[in-house]
Amino acid sequence: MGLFHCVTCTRGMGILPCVHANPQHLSSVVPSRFQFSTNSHNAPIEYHWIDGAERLHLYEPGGYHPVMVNDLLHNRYRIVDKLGFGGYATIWLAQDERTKRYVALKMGISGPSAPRRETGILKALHGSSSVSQTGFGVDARDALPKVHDAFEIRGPNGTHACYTMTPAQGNLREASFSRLFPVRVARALAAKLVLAVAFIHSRGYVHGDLHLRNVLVKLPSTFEEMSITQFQDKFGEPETVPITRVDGKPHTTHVPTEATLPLYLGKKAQDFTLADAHGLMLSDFGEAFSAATEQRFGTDCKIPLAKRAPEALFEPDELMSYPSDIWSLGTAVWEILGMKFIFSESETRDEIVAQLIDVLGGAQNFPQNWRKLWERSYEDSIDAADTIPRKPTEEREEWPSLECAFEEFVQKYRRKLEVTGIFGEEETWAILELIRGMLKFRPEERMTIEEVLRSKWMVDWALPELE
Ligand SMILES: Nc1ncnc2c1ncn2[C@@H]1O[C@H](COP(=O)(O)OP(=O)(O)OP(=O)(O)O)[C@@H](O)[C@H]1O
Repeated sequence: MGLFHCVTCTRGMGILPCVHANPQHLSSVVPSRFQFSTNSHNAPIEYHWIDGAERLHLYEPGGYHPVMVNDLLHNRYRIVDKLGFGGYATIWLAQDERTKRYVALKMGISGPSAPRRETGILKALHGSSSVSQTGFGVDARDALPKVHDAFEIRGPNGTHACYTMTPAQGNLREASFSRLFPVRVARALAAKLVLAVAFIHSRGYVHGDLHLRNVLVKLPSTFEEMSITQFQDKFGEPETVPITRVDGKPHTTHVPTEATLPLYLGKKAQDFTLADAHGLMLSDFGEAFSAATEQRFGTDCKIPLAKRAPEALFEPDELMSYPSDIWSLGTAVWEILGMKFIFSESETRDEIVAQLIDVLGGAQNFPQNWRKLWERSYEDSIDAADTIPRKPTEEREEWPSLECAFEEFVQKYRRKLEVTGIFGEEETWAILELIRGMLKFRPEERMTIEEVLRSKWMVDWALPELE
């Protein structure tokens, strides 16, 4: 029996992600202005669905650039395979024909897309003065992607901002699919992620999109030594699927003839080592902003709902700042420890708010004005489908408390899979204390990143794993 005897759990939580051949970030990937590609008569073009590929209707003016394996971009980068995609970009593994080194090439949708902003922010962060201000003897800048080259590509869908960076193994969410990181690795990953965020905050930036799909792990240096043939012997040929139109008509130039499915270069969570954790890299600065000079409102927040700070839901017209990162970081740390979501991704807004209240003991802590908004009647909310959901707290099943969830959904699985190890009693209390501090409903009551760094769990368990 573990630390906590759960008598109140009425249902499971921490639903596993849906199974895709190549699971990608699907919940927030589609900018709302995209529906379908259009032909010359402006009728939508539909394509047959390809599991694991990006949304093909985004191959239209204003959207993705059509890229295929073997293409040579910018007279320099030979496309080897695909690494991933989001709503704003496709990411490719390419070989730099000048240096013979591998790079990850991020190519934005056309127009004012994320890569253009990202390169500016990343350069500012890397350019800032010599030592990390986070202390702990770690230069946290190495946990941020370094921009090697930035350029534009013009194509049938417009002009696309691109940049190259070091390729990584893939994101932590993919690594974790139904697996667990060994205890020491989980501590080190959490510590390195906190240090990366501390560095960004110390330089005046909010990341704005913290979740495990944006947390990558560097590849070992031996990767660089492989030729493309050796690479394909080890990881296989690129997996491509012909793209076909539902109406059977031929392709336009806006869309590639084949979709390339993303390749996961990484290992399974249980095979991660402390060296992997040292190589953690926080990526995707497309939503990042300077807290002092830029305004970002709750309504602008694009982070998946289950990771989104509650003020963005309940006070969408208020400015977001560092505390919203702390909330998302709290959910990410939880996920690293147990590889389960603390708040389930597959639920409605309504149900997610119910979870926040139950898991965090909202009866006392949930702000009264938010509760009023949340519990308003169905009639009141029907015209405001996209604002705060309706639903009274009574007459619903309750989600388990934080302590109970940790026992049921983190420790229990760790005990089952003995190889990964479990967290001891004292450490568990320290973890829960930290998570509670990071997940305070009110942003002004939430821990700052300095307080997170000084918390008992960070000082006694997590940071020492990085030494
Ligand atoms: N340097 C890299 N090395 C390996 N894979 C990468 C790299 N950068 C990104 N990826 C992969 O591509 C995916 C999408 O990248 P990214 O989040 O930067 O795209 P995006 O369009 O900005 O996403 P979003 O829709 O979340 O804004 C990541 O989750 C990761 O799996």
